Formats: sequence, C-alpha cells, structure tokens
Amino acid sequence: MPPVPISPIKVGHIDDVQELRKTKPRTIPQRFVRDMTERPTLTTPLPPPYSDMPVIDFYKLSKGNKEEVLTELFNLATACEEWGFFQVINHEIDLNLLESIENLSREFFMLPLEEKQKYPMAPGTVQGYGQAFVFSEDQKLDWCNMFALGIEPQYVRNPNLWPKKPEKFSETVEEYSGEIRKLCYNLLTYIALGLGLKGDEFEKMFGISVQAVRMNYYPPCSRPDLVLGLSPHSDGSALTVLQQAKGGPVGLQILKDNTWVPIQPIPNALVINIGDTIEVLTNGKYRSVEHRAVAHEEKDRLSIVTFFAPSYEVELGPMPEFVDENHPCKYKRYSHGEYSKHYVTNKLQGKKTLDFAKIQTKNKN
Ligand SMILES: COC(=O)C(/C=C/C1=C(C)CCCC1(C)C)=C/O[C@H]1C=C(C)C(=O)O1
Ligand SMILES: O=C(O)CCC(=O)C(=O)O
Ligand SMILES: [Fe+2]
Repeated sequence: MPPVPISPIKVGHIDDVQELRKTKPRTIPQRFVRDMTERPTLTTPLPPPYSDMPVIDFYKLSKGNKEEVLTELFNLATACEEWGFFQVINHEIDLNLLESIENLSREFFMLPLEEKQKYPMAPGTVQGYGQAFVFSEDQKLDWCNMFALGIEPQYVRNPNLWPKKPEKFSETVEEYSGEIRKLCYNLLTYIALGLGLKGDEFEKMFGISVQAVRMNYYPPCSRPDLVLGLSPHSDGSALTVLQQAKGGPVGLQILKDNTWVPIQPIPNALVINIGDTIEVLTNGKYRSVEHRAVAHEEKDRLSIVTFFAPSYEVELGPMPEFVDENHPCKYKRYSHGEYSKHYVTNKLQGKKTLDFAKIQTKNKN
C-alpha cells in the first residue's frame, strides 16, 4: 500500500516578534491584533480578595514543627481548591541556579535570529524555537517567542534541538530541571496528603514522569491593549512551575470568578499551578485554572516554565476517592500519551482541550 500522505499544516507567515520590535517598533501586524472580545484588560493590582494569591512556605511544609506542617498543608489544600495557583517561597532551590537559567535564557533569546533558527519548532510540533500551537493561516498569533525542550524521560528528548549557544545553556537546563523535578515530586506528596491520600500516591502512579521546559520571551509591544502575550489556556500537565525573571513587569493573569486577575511576582518565589491531570484525578475538586500572559508597552518579560506530567502509558481517570453519588464521575479514562497528543495538536483555547476527557452529560432542560 502507498504511504498515507501526511497533510502539511499551513500556518502562513509567522513574524518573529523580537525582529518585528527591532525593525518596526510601532507596527502590529493584523495577525497579532485580537478581536474585541479577546483583548486584554491591563489593570494595576486588584483589591482583595483578588490580590491575595496564596503563598506557601515550603520550609514550613517540609521542615516545620507539627503545627506549622499542619497549617501549611491546610493552606496548600485551600490554595489548590480555591485558586489552582499559588506561589512557593523557601523552595530550597539555589537562587544562583534560578539566576543562571534566567540569564542564559535571556542570552539565548538575544542571539541573532539565524542562530536561534538552527533549532526550529516545526509547524505542528512543540519543541524548539518559534510559536507553538499554530495550526492555520488565519489563527491569531501570540506576542511571544518560545523555546521548548522535552527533558524526561529520554524518549521525549530531541537532542538536535539542544542549543550549543550560549555556552553552559544545556548543562544548566539539565541541572535546573533536576531541581525542579525534585520540587514537583515533593509538592505532589504534600498535595496528596492534603487530599487525604497516601503521600506517595501520585509518584507511584506517574511512573517516570514526563517533564518539559519552555522559555517564553515577551518583547515590549507598542499596543499591549491589542495583543496577547500568550493565549488563554489551562496546562496539560499535572503541575506547572513558573519562574518569572527578575525585574519584569506583571504579565501573568489568571481567570478567577470570571475576572482576569494579574499576579504580582514575589521575588525568588516560584508560581505553581494545577494542570489538567490533577483536575481529572480529583474529579474536578482541584481545577486547572485558565491563565494567559499580557505584553507590556515598555518592558520585556521572560518566563521559564516546567510542565510535569505522568508517563505516557499511565492510565488516568477520576480516582475512586473523589467519586460518589454527590460527585458523579466527570471524566473518562484515557492514557496521558493520548491526552498529550490531543493537547499538542490543538490551539490554546481556554479549557477546551480538557473537553477531550469530559464525560458529556445530557442537558435536562
Ligand atoms: C510548547 O509546549 C508546551 O506548551 C507543552 C509541551 C510539552 C512537551 C514538550 C515540549 C516535549 C515533550 C512532550 C510535551 C508534550 C510534554 C506543554 O506541556 C504540557 C502539555 C501536556 C500534555 C503536558 O504533559 O504538559
Ligand atoms: O509567562 C507566563 O506567565 C505564563 C506562561 C504559561 O502559562 C505557559 O507557558 O504555559
Ligand atoms: Fe500555562
């Protein structure tokens, strides 16, 4: 039989936003201009409760006295249930390492375009340099350049996409990813305990967890009110760890009670969010919250994001502990590999990717 032709994805011309900013600083091509309904609100901090994104002290969780541990476990459980997002302080990751990954990521994005394009993100794929999640010629583009790498297990790695420049980039990504991996396993232990599960429940279930890193670079934009740095989405991971580079403007916004809430970075803290996997496993008790990034008129912004997820062969579905007659099963069973494939072959569109896992209920009206 002749091979089945693979239909090439036609994405049209994708401007590199850094080059655009350099050569035509006031031009916003139409492909970046969002429809009225999608344009961001560029608000300064909102009043409480929206300014109160939970802060979790990892030192208290891991090394505190009994009372501190219990209080922090309660705070963590409340953060996961009410916000889906929290910032971790005292996370035990060497601040010099955080600074190094930040500096090297910035250096990477500052390389000439030809150098970065040695590691191209091919249309329809998610690793390398470029814009991910673009599948058609009329799709709006994000005001962002990305560089993404699969880290663990070895089968998600593409060694050809690991950059030779800047020097030390690749070895620092390795070291950084090892530290973030430990943090993720630790956080999953405390999240499990907060849910009344055994501490090692998720670690055992996840097998050799999939881990990927993505650096997002948002150049300044003369009309941040017209564009989005990153389209609204929920993360397809179990947990996501976000490092916001020092000195950057507020850029991350999360959707809480139908309001886009800007998140004020805390120096040296890491932002953690619950991804789709945990939403499914807990049958929606903990939700993966929609978020987006906005651009800034004068300042650039850099974020370094780690996605941590189960191994591809792991079967997922709501755990029995979270299903009863008052909490009917909301999601089907599937493997994380299937979900991953679905996630990376669809554009970012709020929480739409999670529809893949939802059991459709009949509308009784
Ligand atoms: C641009 O990439 C992403 O946003 C992303 C992709 C992660 C991945 C790689 C860069 C290579 C290895 C595979 C993997 C899909 C994990 C987001 O990651 C989320 C989405 C899923 C699904 C997930 O597990 O993490
Ligand atoms: O840059 C940010 O603040 C958001 C990044 C993000 O949500 C992502 O990469 O998935
Ligand atoms: Fe995200």
